[in-house]
Formats: sequence, structure tokens, C-alpha cells
Amino acid sequence: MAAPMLRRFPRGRRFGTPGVSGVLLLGQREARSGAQGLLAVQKARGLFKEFFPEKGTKVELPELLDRGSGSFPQTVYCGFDPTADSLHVGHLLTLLGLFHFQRAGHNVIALVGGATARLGDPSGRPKEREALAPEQVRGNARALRRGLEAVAANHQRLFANGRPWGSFTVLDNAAWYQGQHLVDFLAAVGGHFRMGTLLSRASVQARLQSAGGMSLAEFLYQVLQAYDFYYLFQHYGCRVQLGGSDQLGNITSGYEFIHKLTGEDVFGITVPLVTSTTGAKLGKSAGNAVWLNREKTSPFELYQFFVRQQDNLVERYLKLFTFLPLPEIDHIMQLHDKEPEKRGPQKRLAAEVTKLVHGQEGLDSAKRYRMITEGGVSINHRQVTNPESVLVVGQHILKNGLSLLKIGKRNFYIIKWLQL
Ligand SMILES: N[C@@H](Cc1ccc(O)cc1)C(=O)O
Repeated sequence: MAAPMLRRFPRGRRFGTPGVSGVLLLGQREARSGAQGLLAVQKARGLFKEFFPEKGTKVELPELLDRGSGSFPQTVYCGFDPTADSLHVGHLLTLLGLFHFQRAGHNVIALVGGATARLGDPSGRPKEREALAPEQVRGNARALRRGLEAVAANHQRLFANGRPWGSFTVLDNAAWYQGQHLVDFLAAVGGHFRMGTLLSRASVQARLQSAGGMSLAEFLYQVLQAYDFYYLFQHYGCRVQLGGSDQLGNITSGYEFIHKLTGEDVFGITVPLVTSTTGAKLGKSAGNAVWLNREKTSPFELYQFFVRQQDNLVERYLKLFTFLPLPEIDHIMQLHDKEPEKRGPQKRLAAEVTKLVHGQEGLDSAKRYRMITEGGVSINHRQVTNPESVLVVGQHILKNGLSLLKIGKRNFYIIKWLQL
């Protein structure tokens, strides 16, 4: 699909661009306007960190999202670059952010960056990514699409209870860049970006000062992300982009571009970057990512990852990674104070996330395994704690062809094996 022609404005014409430097922490914002609803609730959960611009020229964000306003429902998007063949735990926060919008009745778009992944986003990265072959990116993009659709389907099936939610749509930006003529694109889009502004982004500055520097492809990344926002604004009326806090610069570029071209207000919202107590990015345990694709990280391993989270983080994670109402989380934490050894909040967190990612069946399978690792299963009076262990003739299967299986405290079974 070719990119739409942009309206070209004569050079030198000035557009009233409000100061996007005014990034505002949500708390301050609400204190001033008393705005309630989705933004305030997500602020209280710690999920939405900041939004910008502080003030639109015609409309403000809380107003735009308000059910009672004439602008309801809105369309909100978040991009996911297919740099690997699966989503990982780090993607969950923005995905949950999209789900919260859907729950509030807005339509959401999860955008797979089939085009942008070819360039590699320099934001928050100390050095350039290894370039990915086009066919690898296409394969990854298909896998990411399947992953996004699967989690969105679980969300709808297991959590909606018949409530009318907004739609969830997966798009791929390769659709509007493939077949796009380079010279047309640069001529139509390039003139609207000023070098000084692009160079001023923190992500660009950090890389320019690093030993490896920055490639042109990486430098142009923010222009493509800005254009995506414009494209989705034009075709889907999308006015809000959600991203991790490292996406601030890219989202701002989109905001400035759209506002310059159309005079309309659009907004960016960031979610925090979640790190463990050691400062490592969440989901990178011992260098290995925790994936959402069950072939790469099983439902049991995902469950265990959340069960292992520390006491001082678990309340924050319950607020960020689950949909449990805040009073229920308070209650869970009170019980935990009395019986910390039960790891109640950790188990609830693990169960909620595993259910969302792998469905009820995934959660059931994770729990069956848990029974084994916690020593709840024994064969011939010997505890089996490794779910991967194999049956050994003479040890698990006795000479008489029998096994005595004990599951939990009271369930005994005799298994008679037939030898062929
Ligand atoms: N740059 C985002 C992904 C993204 C891609 C395209 C977009 O339009 C928006 C976001 C990231 O790396 O996380």
C-alpha cells in the first residue's frame, strides 16, 4: 500500500506548536484539573507514568478519553518491533496498557513493526543491533502477530464476562512501507523534520557520544515511527500512542509531525520500564529472556518466574501486571503479612499472568507441574520433584509391573503396566 501523499506546506510557514517539553507527571496533572477516570486509575496503579503534551491546543487528554465526551471512543496504538520470534515479559506492560483502554471502551491497535525492525530502534540501546535479514523479520512479524492475537483472545475470553469492550486490531507497518518510493517519501515527509530537533533527542545524543556512533538507518528510525503515528491518525483516527518510557523521543517526533501537518492534537503516554531490585530489565533472568511463546518458555516456567518475585516488589507487580482491583490487592497483601511463607501474592500474580498469556489450560498445566516441584507427587514412596524426569524400570516401575503413585496427601493409585 503506498503512503498517502502529504499536504505540502510552503517552507517558512509557522505552525503553532505548543511546548511538548512540558511532559507532565500524571499526579500533578490531575491535582490541577481534578480529572478522574482511566488516566487517574492507571496512575494509581503505577502503570501510566506520564503523558504529553501537557495541554492540547483544542482538547486535553482526559477530556478526549472521557466516556461522556463527544470524542468517545478513541483509538490508541502501541508498536512492537519483531526483533525476535516471540513477545517477552517486557512487552506485557504496554500490552496491558492497551487492554486497559479496551476495557474503557476505546479501540486499540497493536502495531507490529515489520518495517521499523529492519532499521532497529536506537532508543535506550547503548549500541547498534545486529541487522536482521528481511525474511527473518517477516517470520518474526508473523510470530509476534500470532502472539498478540492469542493474548488478546485470552483477555477477551477469560476476563470480559460479556462486557462490551473496544476492538483489538493487529497491523504491520510493513504494509505501508513496502512499495513506498524512497524519493517520494523523503520529499513529502523529510521536509517537515528539522535536523536540530531530531538531533536533540536523548536517544540520539547518547548514541552520538558513544564509541560506536550511530548509523543513518537508526537515526531515521524516529521519522518512521512518527510517520506511523501520522498514518494511523489519518486512517484510523488514532490520537494516542502508548510506549515504554524510552519511547518518549519517538512519540514526541510523531506528535510534532502530526501537529505541524494537520494542526490537530495527539498525545503520548508512557509506561515505566520495570526493573528488578538489581536494576536488570524485568524478564532477563541470567541473561535469558522470559518469553510469552510457550515453545520458548513453558507456562510452568512463566508461572515460576512470577512465583519467584521478591516480597518487596510483588505488590507493585500485582498492580502493574494484573487487572485485580486495588482493594483486592490490599486484601491479598494483608493476608501475606500474616503468612508470608505461603507466598500468596506471588502465586496470585503468577496465576493471573499465566492465565492471560496461556489461557486457563496453560494455567492448569503450570499448576499440575507445580504439584510435582513442590514435592506433592511420589512414586513407590519416593518423592519426584523434577517434572522432566523419566520413568526408570526397576525404580519407578517395579519388577511385578506395578507402580504406587501418591498425589497430594491422600490420593493413592496403583498403576499396572502392560508389557508388550
Ligand atoms: N520503537 C518501538 C516499537 C514501535 C515501532 C513502530 C511504531 O510506530 C511504534 C513503536 C520499540 O522499539 O519498542
